[in-house]
Amino acid sequence: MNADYGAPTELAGPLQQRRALYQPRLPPCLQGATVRVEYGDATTTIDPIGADAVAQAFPRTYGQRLVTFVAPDAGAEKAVEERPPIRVGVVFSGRQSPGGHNVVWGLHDALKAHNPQSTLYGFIGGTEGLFSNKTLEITNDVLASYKNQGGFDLLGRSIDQIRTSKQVSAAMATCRSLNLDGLVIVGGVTSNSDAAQLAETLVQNNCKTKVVGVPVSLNGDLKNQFVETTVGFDTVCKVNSQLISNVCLDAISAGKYYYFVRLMGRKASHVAFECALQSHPNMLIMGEEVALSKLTLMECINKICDGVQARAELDKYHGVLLIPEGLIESIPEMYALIQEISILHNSNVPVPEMSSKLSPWAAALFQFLPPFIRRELLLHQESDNSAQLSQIDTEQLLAHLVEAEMIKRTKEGRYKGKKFSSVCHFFGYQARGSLPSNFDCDYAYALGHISLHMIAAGLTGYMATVANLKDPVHKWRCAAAPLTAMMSVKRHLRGPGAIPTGKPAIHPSPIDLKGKAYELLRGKASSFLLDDFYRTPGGIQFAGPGSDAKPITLTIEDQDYMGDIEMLKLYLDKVRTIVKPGCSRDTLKAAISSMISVTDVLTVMSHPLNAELPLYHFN
Ligand SMILES: O=P(O)(O)OC[C@H]1O[C@](O)(CO)[C@@H](O)[C@@H]1O
Repeated sequence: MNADYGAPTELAGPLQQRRALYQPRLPPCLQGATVRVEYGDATTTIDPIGADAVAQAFPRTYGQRLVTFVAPDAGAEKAVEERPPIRVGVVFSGRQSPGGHNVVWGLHDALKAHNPQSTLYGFIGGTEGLFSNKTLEITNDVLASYKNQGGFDLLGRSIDQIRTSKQVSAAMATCRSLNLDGLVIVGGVTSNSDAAQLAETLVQNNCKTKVVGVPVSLNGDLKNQFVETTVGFDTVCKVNSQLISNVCLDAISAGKYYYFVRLMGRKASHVAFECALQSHPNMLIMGEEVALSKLTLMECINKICDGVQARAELDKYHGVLLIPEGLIESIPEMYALIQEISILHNSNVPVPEMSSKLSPWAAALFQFLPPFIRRELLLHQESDNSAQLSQIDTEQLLAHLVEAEMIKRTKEGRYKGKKFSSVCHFFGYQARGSLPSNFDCDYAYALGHISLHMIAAGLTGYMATVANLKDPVHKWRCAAAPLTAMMSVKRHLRGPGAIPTGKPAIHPSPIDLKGKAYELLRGKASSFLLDDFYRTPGGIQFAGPGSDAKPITLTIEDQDYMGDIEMLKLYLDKVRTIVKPGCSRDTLKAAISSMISVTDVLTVMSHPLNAELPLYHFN
């Protein structure tokens, strides 16, 4: 145990202290000390073509059954004497994400309710602590100042990897030496892929420790038919949306800068997408769209410049543009360059020699890029072999190239507006350590409970899951899904002839370009570009109206009207600023029709919510 770990409560601010008192809500099935475990169908994988490869790689843990947890029948709960104490370890394997502490808290509470003699060990310093058996016994006192708090500082984190045979053997040795019944691995796609591999290895080596994964990642990219969202995504999107909307109002006030805002989230654009729905910036350059249309870097630049030019025609010289950090890898020629660099890294080519070892076309592209981007592209890679996306200033690259293109258009007489000026931001680490929203507090605490019930039920190689998250907590459905069921195998060709290559893994899910949320955003793209319908969501609400708000992308896919509700609120907010209370319905209608399209007016007028807003009720 490391006595240095623990935040000093006497230094906590008032909100921090109040948040520590928030009691997360639990769905009914988790409110007792035990649950009834119901077994469903055996699973295959979400990737039918890769199923054989997954089955071969996971001979002992592939094909396990789905499991749901329900409240035990009245009087059917086992007495505490019949529930032997359990020994569990928990490790923060992935990157910090708001709500992570509540997984540990929920696990602790469920463990002690199961049998007060049970023990929970936290591994200090993440996976490094797991490998070197460095633990902190988690007690109520230890948890006190971390309940509902951001960060992962209760235990810390290190490399998000339990993969090499040395790492796996070290983890197994720790499980054996602590005589663990269960090991809970907290993280995103990479950590949960590693959890599956560790579970398989432990079974093959007759190690009794059950391995359970918990979906915690700000990226929101661990999403599939079993997992609706990850812990931390909601909070991070809310914090970033507030910052973006502040920047939007700053932009429109001075009318002189374009703000280029890059957002964390790795390869998939979920964070940027959700933030766009919450704050309505002028442009969002989504990696998934760029990859689908195979847009080159210069095509992306021209698209932005066309937007700048269209706004200049309306005498607007400001704007806000969102860029997911993974965009750089979605641009085909940049992806190919990054792949070449990755091969050089894997072949241990020293960094200073790399540029001379690139293929001729990659070398030409590399030389075209500004020096700061060249340096960033060569940084050592992440544990999944991708570039260090958080360290690549893509927003600065785009701003730099857009400026050059606008100067060129001016010289050629194609642009006659004022000079283009930009300011760049990276909203990443600022949001990652935020106090978690009520949703993330509740979700993480529930997942902690589920993890304990999974271990008690002897499940290994599973992920704790909750379904119906868009509904109130009392309607949440608690379950466990085999990690192998979420795996797929990368392949080179598309279609039936595709040959799976590479190791099975849980891969990040991209934005669904056929989904309702995307359809809504696309439908509003030209209005967002030109009309400056900025939306101000404000800071995270912890009490009162708004404190139960969920991510728009989580709720929208299930509610036909959600997009309209969002748009209606936006229009009404805007109208409120220009129409005096008590004005006639005709004035109100005229104001609205001057601001939005006829279709939008019809949508607004026919919307059921219209009847619920008496002040602005019009027909
Ligand atoms: O803390 P680090 O190692 O800089 O990690 C940054 C990465 O972690 C994440 O925040 C979460 O996966 C990514 O969005 C980002 O690229």
